[in-house]
Amino acid sequence: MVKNYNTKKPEPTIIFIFGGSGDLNQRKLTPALYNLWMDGLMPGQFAIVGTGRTDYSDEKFREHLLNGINEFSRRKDDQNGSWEKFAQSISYLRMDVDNPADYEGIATIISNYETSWKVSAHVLFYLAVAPQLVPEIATNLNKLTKAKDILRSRIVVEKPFGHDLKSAQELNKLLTNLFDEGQIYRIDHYLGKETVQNILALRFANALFEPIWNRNYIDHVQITAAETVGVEDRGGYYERSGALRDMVQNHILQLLCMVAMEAPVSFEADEIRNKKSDVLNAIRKIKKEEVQRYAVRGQYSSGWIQGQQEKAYREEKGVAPNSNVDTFAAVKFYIDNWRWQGVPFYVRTGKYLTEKTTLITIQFKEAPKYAFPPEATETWRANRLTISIQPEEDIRLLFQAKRPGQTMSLNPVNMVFSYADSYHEPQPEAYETLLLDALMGNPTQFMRGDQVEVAWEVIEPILDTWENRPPVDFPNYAPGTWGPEDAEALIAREGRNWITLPPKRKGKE
Ligand SMILES: NC(=O)C1=CN([C@@H]2O[C@H](COP(=O)(O)OP(=O)(O)OC[C@H]3O[C@@H](n4cnc5c(N)ncnc54)[C@H](OP(=O)(O)O)[C@@H]3O)[C@@H](O)[C@H]2O)C=CC1
Ligand SMILES: O=C1O[C@H](COP(=O)(O)O)[C@@H](O)[C@H](O)[C@H]1O
Repeated sequence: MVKNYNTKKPEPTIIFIFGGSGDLNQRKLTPALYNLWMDGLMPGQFAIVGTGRTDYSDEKFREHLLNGINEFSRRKDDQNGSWEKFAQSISYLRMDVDNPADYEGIATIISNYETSWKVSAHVLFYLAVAPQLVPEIATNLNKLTKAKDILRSRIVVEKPFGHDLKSAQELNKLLTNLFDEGQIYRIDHYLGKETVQNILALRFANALFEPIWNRNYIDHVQITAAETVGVEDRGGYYERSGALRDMVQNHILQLLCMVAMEAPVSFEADEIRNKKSDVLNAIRKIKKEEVQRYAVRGQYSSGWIQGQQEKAYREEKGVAPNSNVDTFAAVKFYIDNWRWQGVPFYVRTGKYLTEKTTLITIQFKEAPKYAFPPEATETWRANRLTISIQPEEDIRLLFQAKRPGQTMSLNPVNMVFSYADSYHEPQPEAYETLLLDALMGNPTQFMRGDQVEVAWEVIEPILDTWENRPPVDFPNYAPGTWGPEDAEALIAREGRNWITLPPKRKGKE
């Protein structure tokens, strides 16, 4: 569906946030809703109800959320009464999701708002809870919506969607038995990032790139999603996850789809999702015996990063002292289709790496004949398009240029599109975009059930192999580095190297 929300507002909606007392709501969801409201994009009539077992009064709950606004939101409390006005629509429902009787409270709240608004409201259930709670909540919500004739409901399910292929299939089966696929919004917040959405504009609103966007001109593609933080206080969660599950199965494979998909014929949700599914289905399944050649895992030791001494992963709270969980993963994928045959896609992600950066690099092939004298060039590394997703937000085309002067001296230069230079209006955060989509009933940038399952299929051979063959060398990288040496070897043995920083920050290449 084409997005044009300039003139249209979402219908009156009651938003229930399961996990209302949790970190995600304080850090991302309420700030996103607040910013949508400040931008005049929330429904004319809306209510936000946080749920949890914590004993909050409405007042205390609002205070807790205001702290989140002041710490994490792009807009802080303006001290002009905006927050107070917005917060009038926020309340808290204390409930245990495992207790069916507690769901009655939801029905009462809906009925009260509908009576007061004199409309039949849409209801958005946002499940910001651990994945093991999702089946219980979904089952109870289904009973509730049927019993109380709540017709217009949508359910947003946070990641991780399942723990492996089998559990994702089971969860999909359960959810699609309880709700129509059109009501289910499986969120991947990377898809809400402006710079990610812009990949479609770059590729399909310009005729310039498409003719060379294929195996004839592209040598390889790289995707790096590096973080400078460790697992923070999420050791318990991470022990069941690891970098491959936490980042590759979802965010990185979605980025790969944006780079590799065929041109959609429309922006209808299913058209975009079909094109992405085609990519996921074409990714070569790595055989278990090949995993060592295609994938590298790492785990951080103790060490120094950004002037701070940090614990090893195995010393983090909630982590087993002999844990074999990966905090770094690098994989080489191939996409076996007409466009991408033979082009490697190298991806990597990790905690406590040298810098926070998410970068996509399209490395084009070298010029077929280089007639310039060897002394003319400092480096051959040009012919490159770099899409910086975050924190830099730009697109750079690196190409060879002649340095002014009487000698033929070449060096790579950049043609740059920078968001900050081109646009001065503030950018919405990913969760703002996706929450607005969910309120408007637009699932385009959410994952369909089949996509999630194929993504699990893609990584499962690696997961299985890693789980069955414990690493001998963990921990194998220090904080502040780019991960284990084997990750360098994965790409270096093919005569390539990881591209780290956009040249702007490094100076001239
Ligand atoms: N935090 C983040 O930055 C991100 C989180 N996510 C995902 O979002 C989800 C939530 O994460 P996060 O907010 O960090 O987790 P938290 O542990 O901070 O919050 C968990 C929430 O679940 C509630 N909860 C747990 N058990 C029950 C129960 N029996 N009945 C009612 N409520 C219950 C807790 O409420 P209470 O304690 O009051 O009972 C709390 O509000 C996870 O799936 C996570 O993977 C995804 C991306 C980023
Ligand atoms: O989903 C997750 O993403 C974050 C990284 O998100 P970003 O928007 O800051 O790049 C990651 O830290 C976390 O482990 C993972 O669960």
